[in-house]
Amino acid sequence: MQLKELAGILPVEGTASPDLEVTGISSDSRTVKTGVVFFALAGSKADGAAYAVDAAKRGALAIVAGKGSAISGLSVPVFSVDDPRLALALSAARFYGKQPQTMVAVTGTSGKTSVAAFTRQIWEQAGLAAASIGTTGVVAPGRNEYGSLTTPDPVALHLLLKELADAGVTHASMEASSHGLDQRRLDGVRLAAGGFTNLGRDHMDYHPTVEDYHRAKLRLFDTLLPEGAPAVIFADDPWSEPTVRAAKAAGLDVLTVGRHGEFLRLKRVEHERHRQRAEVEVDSVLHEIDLPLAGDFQIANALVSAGLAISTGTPVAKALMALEKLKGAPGRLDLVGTTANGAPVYVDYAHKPDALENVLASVRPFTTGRVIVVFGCGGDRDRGKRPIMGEIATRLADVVIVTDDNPRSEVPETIRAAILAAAPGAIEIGDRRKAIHEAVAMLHAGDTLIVAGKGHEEGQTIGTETLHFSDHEEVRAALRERAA
Ligand SMILES: CC(=O)N[C@H]1[C@@H](OP(=O)(O)OP(=O)(O)OC[C@H]2O[C@@H](n3ccc(=O)[nH]c3=O)[C@H](O)[C@@H]2O)O[C@H](CO)[C@@H](O)[C@@H]1O[C@H](C)C(=O)N[C@@H](C)C(=O)N[C@H](CCC(=O)O)C(=O)O
Ligand SMILES: Nc1ncnc2c1ncn2[C@@H]1O[C@H](COP(=O)(O)OP(=O)(O)OP(=O)(O)O)[C@@H](O)[C@H]1O
Ligand SMILES: N[C@H](CCC[C@H](N)C(=O)O)C(=O)O
Ligand SMILES: [Mg+2]
Repeated sequence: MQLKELAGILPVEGTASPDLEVTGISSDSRTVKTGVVFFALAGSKADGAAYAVDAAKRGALAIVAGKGSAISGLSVPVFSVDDPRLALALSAARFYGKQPQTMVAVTGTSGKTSVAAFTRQIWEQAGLAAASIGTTGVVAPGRNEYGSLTTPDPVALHLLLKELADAGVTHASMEASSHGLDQRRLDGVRLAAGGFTNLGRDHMDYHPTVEDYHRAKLRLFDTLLPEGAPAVIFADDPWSEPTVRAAKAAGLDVLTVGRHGEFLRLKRVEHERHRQRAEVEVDSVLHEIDLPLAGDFQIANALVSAGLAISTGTPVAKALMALEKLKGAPGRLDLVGTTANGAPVYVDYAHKPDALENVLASVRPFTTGRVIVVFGCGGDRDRGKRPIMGEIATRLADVVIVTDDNPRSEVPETIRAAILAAAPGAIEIGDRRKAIHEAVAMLHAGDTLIVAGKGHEEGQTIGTETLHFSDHEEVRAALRERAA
């Protein structure tokens, strides 16, 4: 691509050499090579402008920076723009060019990974070449890769979308995190539809208020989706109403799902331990669905997913039938094993208050004995959620074991103490392995154990080191040990 092809995004008009070949797009000077356009972003830790000289030395073709940034004295052109992150996302989209034809994005505090995975599965069952992109990585035909961010940065994202499109993927679902939306990571994606699950407390270390957090999520509806596009909104959340209002104001085709839903109306649910039967009304026709997943919240996720698939062209009957074969996303109320006396052990990714509340409430009706929970909180993340989660665990579980999650740079004892302050009677076992083993050893017939917080994760970050750690592996080892 030539530099002049970035016209409309960058003020390239009047550039000395508009025909120069752009070989790449980057916001990290360390990856710049000859011909790359470098975007200097003001970040949370560093200011990219400080690396402009470095980028130029490495062969950058041009530098893009925010208006008023103090970059001067470079021999390469410097373009000033109002919003460098937006310019980065649009440039990456134009540079890589191709995207799967039908792309949908889902936002919300909880359920994004599940909805992205379910939507892909519905499409797969409808015979389409489909992919999903999110916290657990990328899943596509012949591809299953672990990822690090929920919403990848725009350069990685558009390279990925091009690869998927080149490989014949026509449908892709992706998670839109509030960081991703706020940082314009999705602005270059051609979205056909958007989904909303719910809103609760999260990322209060990044967003000053919950309203600010909601506003970031609303960018999906009021800025990114084209007018008239379907917005599939879960109707039974306290934040459903303001989300519906914003989507309507943006001229979207609002489709609500859930008990209060008008598009897919949930009429009745019958829960069993590992599955649930739901009656869903669509266009005055009642459909019986046998959902092979545990947890009330999975019905919400399944309905949002079906709504996204239906609104982008999958026939209603096909989409609803596909729900009967859904597989849960890894580490989401994932039944890892059962003790000889029949007590189930689940691994779940609940690492925020609402998720923990939902997951503990979901298993209660099927637990004749005690609900036991093992959990902690990650370091270098929202500190305010720690006592809230301590209170929830104490209220909803019979035995609470407070352990370490990913302490990162924080002192693990301090994190545990903040949870324990609101969890009288809880047992403290810092070593996560030991905590899991002791919890499994405690299980009597009728009990249920939930190991929460890390879900699919395969490492534990202590300080700057990430050591291999898997809740799944530890649960299996503890179950074997108990059986021996
Ligand atoms: C707080 C945050 O979101 N940070 C993201 C942000 O980084 P930043 O812009 O703040 O980076 P910075 O370190 O301050 O550096 C500023 C700029 O200088 C550049 N730089 C820096 C050093 C150098 O030598 N040369 C250079 O050019 C950097 O590349 C960057 O462009 O933009 C980067 C590129 O898109 C992201 O990789 C990075 O995510 C970090 C790794 C992160 O941990 N993010 C988490 C919090 C996150 O985004 N999570 C969400 C939600 C998770 C969920 O709940 O589901 C997600 O979508 O994953
Ligand atoms: N619709 C929902 N409502 C409430 N809680 C949910 C819902 N869906 C999932 N959860 C809970 O949240 C956890 C994370 O689910 P999931 O990974 O699908 O959400 P997410 O939005 O992608 O989360 P993250 O932002 O952490 O990636 C689950 O393990 C479960 O405990
Ligand atoms: N995407 C989230 C995941 C948190 C998972 C939890 N295990 C923790 O480490 O806090 C984050 O990075 O904040
Ligand atoms: Mg996720």
